[in-house]
Amino acid sequence: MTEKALRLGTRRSKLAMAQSGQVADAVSQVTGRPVELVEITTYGDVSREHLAQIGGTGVFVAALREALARGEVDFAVHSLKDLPTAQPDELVLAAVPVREDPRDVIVARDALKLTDLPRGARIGTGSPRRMAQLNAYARGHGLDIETVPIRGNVDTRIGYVTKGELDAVVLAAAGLNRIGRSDEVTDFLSVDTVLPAPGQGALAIECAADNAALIAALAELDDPFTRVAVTAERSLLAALEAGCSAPVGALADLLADGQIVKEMRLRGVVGTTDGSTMVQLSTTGPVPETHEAAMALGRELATEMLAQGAAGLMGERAH
Ligand SMILES: NCc1[nH]cc(CCC(=O)O)c1CC(=O)O
Repeated sequence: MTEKALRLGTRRSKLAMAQSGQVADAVSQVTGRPVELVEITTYGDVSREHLAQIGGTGVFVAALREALARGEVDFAVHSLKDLPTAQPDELVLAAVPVREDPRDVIVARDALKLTDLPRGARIGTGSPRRMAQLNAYARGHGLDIETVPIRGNVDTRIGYVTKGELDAVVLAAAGLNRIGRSDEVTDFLSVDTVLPAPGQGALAIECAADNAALIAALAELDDPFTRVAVTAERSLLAALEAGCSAPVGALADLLADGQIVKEMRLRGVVGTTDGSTMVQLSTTGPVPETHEAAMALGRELATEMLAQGAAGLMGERAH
């Protein structure tokens, strides 16, 4: 007798289908059950408005969560950076698998790197976080670039470059990796240049809080360090009271001495989209051993950033 398939709710985009397919295989392995993909269209997929204008937070996620809450699917896969920081009581993040490359990258014409771009080069990104940090970097390094607001899926965004409408676009390395297009990257941006979005490169597997059997099975796919790192990053974001379209970057990483993990560093940045004013801070300490300790680390860094004026830099929209 074959066991009943688990239903995985997913967005339809190429990226969502790729990452859901990868998670489906992993879940099938740990549960011994087949996994069936259930495609759900979200507001973020159909709206032509700029993401920052329609409010940002959660547009990609709401429809998936509704399908979960109604019991139409057993679990859902999200890009963690698209997930609002508020966790509904009836749902849990059952697993946060090992994070992929968290960096942002550039896909530019003629294999150009960021620092090779000619004067007046136009770089497309719909993300105030990327705009702010690229413009700040340009100011500090004598680069003359213009950030141009765009949105759309990966194909659309790379299309601006291949059609010659823009010199470069900014994308997440993880997304390109997952759809097998990392060979189109022309420059991997150091996280010292552009700090990624909180949770970037990580996935979240979410299911109903009362589904104890599935929660226990999915726990096998959880990576405790990725979990603690993204918890701290998202706590910082929440404490800054900023959504996923706010100009906030955050990254927690491990500082190791050889093989021995010593400490965790949490970095955060917020700035105006023109890059003229930035608040960038970091804190380093023992790797948090509990969810609450990871949350506290994010809150503490946020408090310091707010004391340096972070709140005043976040009111803006993409343009
Ligand atoms: N905002 C869209 C989005 N959400 C997740 C990813 C892929 C990377 C990831 O999983 O963090 C992307 C594309 C991008 O930013 O280039």
